[in-house]
Amino acid sequence: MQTISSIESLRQTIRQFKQNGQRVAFVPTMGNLHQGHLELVKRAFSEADKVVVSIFVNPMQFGQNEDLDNYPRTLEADQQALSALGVDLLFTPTPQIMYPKGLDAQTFVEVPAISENYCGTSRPGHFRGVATIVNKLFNLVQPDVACFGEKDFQQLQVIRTMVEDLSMPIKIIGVPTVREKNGLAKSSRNGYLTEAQKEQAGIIYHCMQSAKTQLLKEKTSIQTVQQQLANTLETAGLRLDYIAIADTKSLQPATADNKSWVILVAAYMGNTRLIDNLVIENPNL
Ligand SMILES: Nc1ncnc2c1ncn2[C@@H]1O[C@H](COP(=O)(O)OP(=O)(O)OP(=O)(O)O)[C@@H](O)[C@H]1O
Ligand SMILES: CC(C)(CO)[C@@H](O)C(=O)[O-]
Ligand code: BAL
Repeated sequence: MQTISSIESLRQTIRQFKQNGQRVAFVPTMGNLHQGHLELVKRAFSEADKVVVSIFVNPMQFGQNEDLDNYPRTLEADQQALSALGVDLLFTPTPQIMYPKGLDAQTFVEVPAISENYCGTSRPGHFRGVATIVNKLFNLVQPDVACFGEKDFQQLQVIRTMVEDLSMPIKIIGVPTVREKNGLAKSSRNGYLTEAQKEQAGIIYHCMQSAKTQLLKEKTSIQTVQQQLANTLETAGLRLDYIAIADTKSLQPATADNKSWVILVAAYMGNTRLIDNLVIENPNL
């Protein structure tokens, strides 16, 4: 596996792939790789001839009081894991390479409506940072296909919307969330949790499943289910950021005529902010 940091070398290698008529699949990440990331890579291989992964802890998507400096950086282990899977090219730019003029002088991409609520409200500017860096990476890698995790559900919809609105010739694939045995969604930030907190945090998934059962079998109203979910999580020691049940496409509040809904949860376990979601097909449509 080739590891490249410069834009010039990246472009050169991508040109070679394209000249050979090879399809390129791309998996953007922030590193500290776990099984969730590796599933994205495996899916990428099923879609293309060459797989490119990027590792870049993108300063533009972090708020001022967030964990940019402490974000786990484990390049050597990441390289080993990607190389073992047969990844063709790993792109590891520095902030200076991606933002030579600094963040303030940078043109940005905004995907307003879908970015508005949930993580967009709690993390102002976050999705602008995500859309801008993913746009830049897409311009550099020119993938035919790109894989993103469903764990970051709103992010996935932001990217889908950007690709559609800006007519980018890229197929976006959402990959199901990989979980720990107790249901906790795998995430690099789980490394901030103690073993006891990890055990406790499994409740998020189990509560979302109960909420799904209530909605489908017991026909409890969306509002009541949402309230009960909030109460249970708070009783279990989580501090809620938001809980919502929304239309999967628009992310607007769920209504009876949506084809499918998504339960969206963001909650703090100690100082660690966890997000998760569960999609529910509307049985009446
Ligand atoms: N458990 C998971 N299952 C499937 N995909 C995942 C999982 N966790 C992360 N991903 C996906 O991997 C890609 C890179 O995510 P990122 O590097 O931010 O990892 P992360 O574990 O989500 O980290 P963080 O804790 O910072 O949110 C994203 O598309 C993300 O949705
Ligand atoms: C898509 C992404 C790599 C952009 O920095 C990041 O938001 C992530 O890892 O989910
Ligand atoms: N996985 C989403 C990246 C972030 O939280 O900044």
